Amino acid sequence: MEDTEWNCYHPSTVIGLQTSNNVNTTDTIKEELMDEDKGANNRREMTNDEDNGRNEQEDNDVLTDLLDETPPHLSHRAHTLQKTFRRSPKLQSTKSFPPYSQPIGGLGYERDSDPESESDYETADVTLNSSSKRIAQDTGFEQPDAFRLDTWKTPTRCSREELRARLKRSSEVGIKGTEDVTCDGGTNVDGWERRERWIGKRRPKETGEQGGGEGTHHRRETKKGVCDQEEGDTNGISSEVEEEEGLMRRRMMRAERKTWQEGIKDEVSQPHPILAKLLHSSGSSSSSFSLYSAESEEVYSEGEDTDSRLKTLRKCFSWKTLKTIISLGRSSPSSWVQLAGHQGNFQLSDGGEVLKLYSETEAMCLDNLMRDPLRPFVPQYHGLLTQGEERFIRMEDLLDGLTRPIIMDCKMGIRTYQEDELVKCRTAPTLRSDMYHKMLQADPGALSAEEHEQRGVTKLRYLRWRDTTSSTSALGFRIEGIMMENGNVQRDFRKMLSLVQVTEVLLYFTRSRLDILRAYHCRLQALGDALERSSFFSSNEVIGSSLLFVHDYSGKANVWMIDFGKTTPTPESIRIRHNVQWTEGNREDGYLIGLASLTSSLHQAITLASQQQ
Ligand SMILES: O=P(O)(O)O[C@H]1[C@H](O)[C@@H](OP(=O)(O)O)[C@H](OP(=O)(O)O)[C@@H](OP(=O)(O)O)[C@H]1O
Ligand SMILES: Nc1ncnc2c1ncn2[C@@H]1O[C@H](COP(=O)(O)OP(=O)(O)O)[C@@H](O)[C@H]1O
Repeated sequence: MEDTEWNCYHPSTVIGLQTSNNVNTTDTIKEELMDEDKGANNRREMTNDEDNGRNEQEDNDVLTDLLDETPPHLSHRAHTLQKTFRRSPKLQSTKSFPPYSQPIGGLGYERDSDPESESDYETADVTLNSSSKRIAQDTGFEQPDAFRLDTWKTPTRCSREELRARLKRSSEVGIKGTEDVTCDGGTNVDGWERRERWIGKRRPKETGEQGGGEGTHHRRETKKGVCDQEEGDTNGISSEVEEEEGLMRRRMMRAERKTWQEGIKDEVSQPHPILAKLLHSSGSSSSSFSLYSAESEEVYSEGEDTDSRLKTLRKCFSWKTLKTIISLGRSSPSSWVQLAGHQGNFQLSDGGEVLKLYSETEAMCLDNLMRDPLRPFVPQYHGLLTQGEERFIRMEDLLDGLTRPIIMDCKMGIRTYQEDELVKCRTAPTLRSDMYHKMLQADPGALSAEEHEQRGVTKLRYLRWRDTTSSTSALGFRIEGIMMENGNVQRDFRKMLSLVQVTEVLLYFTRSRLDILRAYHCRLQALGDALERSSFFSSNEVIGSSLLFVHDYSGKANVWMIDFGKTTPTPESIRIRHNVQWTEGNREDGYLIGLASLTSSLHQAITLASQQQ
C-alpha cells in the first residue's frame, strides 16, 4: 500500500555530491572556506584587517551590553555572548549527566548571528504543510516564525569548481588528519562498500543534479594512518578524484553548518508550543541555549547562581580575554551535536569522524557488526585512535551530509539496566547521591522516607524508576531527546507514555512531513528485516542502545543504531528473542517490542499526516 509504494531505501543506490543549479556563491561561504583553508594553526589568529575591524565592532557591542546591563538574570544577549564563549568540550573520563532539562554538548554554535546574514541565505523550497497548520489550529497555538517550515532558510553553496579550487589551495597548506592511529586487526573487513546514507525522496532539484559521474557518495576524507590506508582500499574509494570530492563535500557541509549556526544563534530557546502543551512543561526544559549548558559549565563554576555568574563573567573577562575567546569561538571547525549520553565522552576528529571514549564492549560490538547484516544500520567503525593516554573509538559521523540536522534519540528496550546491576545491588549496594538528586528534582514523591534520609539511591533503583516512569517499560523504548533545526533541544519526554503521545511527538519532530515519516517507517522495516537475519542480534543482549533518527529540510532522512556500551554476548545456551518480557536470567531486552511500537507509531503518524493534507 502506501508504505510499500514508497520505494525509499536502496542500499545499492549511490548518492553523490549534491549541488544546485541555482547555487549562489556567497561571501559568507567563501569566508568560511577561506578560513578553513588557512589551516588549523592559522585558525586561531585573526589575520585580516577587515575581519579585525568588523569583529572589534561586534565584540565592542557585546562588551558594552555586558557592562551596561545589570539584570537579575542573564539577558538574551548575555546568553548569546555565552554561546560565543563556548569552547569545544574537553574530553573527560568521568561520566556526569545533566538533568533532563539540560543539553549535552556539541562543537558548534560558535558565532553570534548577524541579522544581515539573512542575505546570505536563499529561501528553501519548502512550505508549511497543511498538517502542521492544522495541528497549530487544533491546539490553538500560533506557530512562531522560528518553527515554520516556510521560513526555513537554506544556506547557499559554493559551486563545485570553486570548492575544487579551494580544496587545491587548502591541500597546499596541508590538511591535518589523524596521524597517530592505532588499529586493531579486526577492523578491516572485505568489501566496505559505499552505501546509501539517506533514505526518502530527494527534492527534485537535488536528484536531477546528481546524475552522471557525480553520483558517487563518499563518507570521509583520506587520512594518513594505517587504518585509513587499509580502509581506503577496502572501501574502494581510492581514486584521487573521489577522495577530492569526498573532502570537498565534507568541507562544504561544514561551511553550510557554520552558516546555519550563525542564523540560529539569536533565536530564543523555547519549546515548540505544541510540544510544550504536550509536555505540560515550560520553556525552561528547552535548553539549547541554556545558561546551564554543558559548555557553560566550563566557563562558570558549579553551584554559582545566575547573579554571581554574571559578576564572575564581568570580573573574569578582560577585553583581551574576550577578544581571544571570541576569535577562538569563530574558528571552531565543526557543529557536531551530542543529543544524549554521557557528557564529555565525545570528540570530533579533524577528519570529521566521531571519536567516542573507548569501551571494550562497544568496540567489540562495532567490530562484529561490520561483518553482520546490521552493518548498514550502524555507524561505520574505523578502528581505534590513541591520543596520549586516551583511547577512542573512531566512527562515522551520522550527521555528516545533513544541513541543519533534526535529530531524535530513542533508547530501545524494555529495561535499561543490565542483569549485573541486580547482582551489584544485592552484593554491594552503593548509594548514588547524584541519582537521588535527579529523582528529587523530577518527582520528590517517588522517593521513600528512607531514601530521603539516606539522600541516595542505588543505580538499579534509579534506572528502574526511569524505565517505569517513561515509556520504556510499557512500549519498549523512550525518547531521550530531540533537536530541531534551530538547535532547540527537548529532553524531557518522561510524560510520553502512550503511543498516541509518541505519535504527536513524531508529527512535531517531522513537522508532519510525509516524505520524512515514510522514509523513517521504511527504514525501520528494513531494520526489522536485518535484525531477523543478524547473528549479532540473536546472540547479544542489547541494553541501552539507541535508534538515532536524523533528517533535514531537504528530505534526507535515516535511522541508525548507536550506543553498544551495554550490549553483551549471551552464553550459547541462551538465545534471546527480543520480543518477550524479561525475567531475571532470561536476558531478554525487549528491543523488538520497542521497534514494533515505534513502527506502529510512525504508521499512525503517516495516517494522520495523510489525512491532514
Ligand atoms: O539518562 P539518565 O537518566 O541520566 O541516566 C543515565 C543513563 O541511564 C545511562 O545509561 P545509558 O548509557 O544507557 O544512557 C547510565 O549510564 P551507564 O549505565 O551506561 O553507565 C547512567 O549511569 P552512570 O553512568 O552510572 O551515571 C545514568 O545516570
Ligand atoms: N556516530 C555518531 N554520529 C553522530 N552522532 C552521534 C554518533 N554517536 C553518538 N552520537 C550522538 O551522541 C549522543 C550520545 O551517544 P551515545 O552513544 O548514546 O552516548 P553514551 O554512550 O554516552 O550514552 C547521541 O544521542 C547522538 O546525538
